[in-house]
Amino acid sequence: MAVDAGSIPELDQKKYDADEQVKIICLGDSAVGKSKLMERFLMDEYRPQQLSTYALTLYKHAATVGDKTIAVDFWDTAGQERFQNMHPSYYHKAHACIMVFDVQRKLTYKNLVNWYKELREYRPEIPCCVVANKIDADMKVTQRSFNFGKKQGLPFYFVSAADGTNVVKMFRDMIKRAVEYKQNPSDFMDEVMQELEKDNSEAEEDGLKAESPELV
Ligand SMILES: Nc1nc2c(ncn2[C@@H]2O[C@H](COP(=O)(O)OP(=O)(O)OP(=O)(O)O)[C@@H](O)[C@H]2O)c(=O)[nH]1
Ligand SMILES: [Mg+2]
Repeated sequence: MAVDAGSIPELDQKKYDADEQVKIICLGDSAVGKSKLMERFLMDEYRPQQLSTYALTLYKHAATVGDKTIAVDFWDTAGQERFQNMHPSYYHKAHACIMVFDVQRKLTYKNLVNWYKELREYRPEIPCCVVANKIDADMKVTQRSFNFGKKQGLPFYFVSAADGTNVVKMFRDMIKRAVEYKQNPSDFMDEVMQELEKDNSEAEEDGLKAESPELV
């Protein structure tokens, strides 16, 4: 379900029942199909009209990974015709990133390098993948190799939001990787945050005040 970024309280309730909550962001130029991919995954629907995302849309989704319920926040923002910096809050606390290009527009592939560079400035370690969208328009592209991301070991998916090819697989893989990352962050700041959260809840259990400022 799509909601405005200013959250609606009852939708947030889900996260309290969930075992884990993760945030997944989507990057890529305008019109590569970021929003259509999310619609395909979340609602199994695809309406071909072109409506560029305005500002930010937040999609809430409950996923099952193993025997756990995971509350997933998908963040979808407007890509731009030309690369422009994204607001830092978009990256803040993200656990995984889906980078999309359009197989019919070479420039959207070339621009991945800019998106990736910015992502790594904010989130050096989160799982990320490269997604080649719109393969329904030209199946032959699936025989070509797209090397961006290989060096960094990023998984690559050929997908189509229009006919659904590989969409569920890609999203499910990324949800799983986001959860794994959250449980074992390799990012130093994330580890610090997690330790602090743990200390706070242990202190609360011990009847200590959570806001106790001492860090031993
Ligand atoms: N043939 C084909 N067209 C697609 C596919 N996915 C998206 N499109 C079309 O591409 C256009 C842009 O799709 P969006 O999902 O709105 O693109 P976006 O990346 O969210 O764009 P911004 O919100 O502007 O950043 C729409 O007209 C879609 O119908 C696909 O898999 N195949
Ligand atoms: Mg969009």
